[in-house]
Amino acid sequence: MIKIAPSILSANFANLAAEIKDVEAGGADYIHVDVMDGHFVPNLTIGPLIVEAIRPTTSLPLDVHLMMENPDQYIPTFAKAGADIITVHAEACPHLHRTIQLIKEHGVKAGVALNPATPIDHVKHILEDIDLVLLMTVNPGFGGQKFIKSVLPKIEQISQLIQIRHLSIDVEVDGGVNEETARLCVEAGANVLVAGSAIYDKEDRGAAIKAIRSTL
Ligand SMILES: O=C(CO)[C@@H](O)[C@H](O)COP(=O)(O)O
Ligand SMILES: [Fe+2]
Repeated sequence: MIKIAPSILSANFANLAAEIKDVEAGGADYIHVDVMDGHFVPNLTIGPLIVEAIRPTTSLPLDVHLMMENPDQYIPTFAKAGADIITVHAEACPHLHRTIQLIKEHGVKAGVALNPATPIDHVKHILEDIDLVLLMTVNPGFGGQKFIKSVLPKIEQISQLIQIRHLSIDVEVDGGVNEETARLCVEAGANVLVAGSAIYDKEDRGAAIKAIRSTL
């Protein structure tokens, strides 16, 4: 089963509750929430107060993608705010194993994200401890960027490793995923597709989700 996770980064922030309900009715599986700190990435977006505010608007899991330095400082707050999955960047975590344990201590699923230029070696030794690997298919920081095709072999590598070790870990891809690129990701082994502009820039979000699914 392929899951689709619309990223609310491309939603209308003045109308978030309705924007979330719209994709939930349209067949979304997760709500992807992009947290950016202006340091790890050159953009500032959502904090825990917004996560707390949107929590009651949907029954879908909140998939919180932390693009921030020192995430340990905020993991308890995001967990209390209602995150179901918290994903941290390997590049921002000098003590990645400790950070993962911290996420799990709060009863939240733990994910690790890798930038396009970061090799899968950075997660190889902690695969047994996590629930999700997120492979960035753009450089993090903004919605609406072009899919970086050279990440596809990394999706294949991590999916093979997960299979060989008989693990059940989600392989999520994020950035530039649309009707043209979704299939390439799934063929390489991804099973969770984040899509921001490909869904929220369309008037009919349900049709946009269906259009992506129809290509798979
Ligand atoms: O994490 C990020 C960007 O850093 C994403 O989740 C974007 O929000 C995806 O947007 P599109 O590339 O699908 O427009
Ligand atoms: Fe994201």
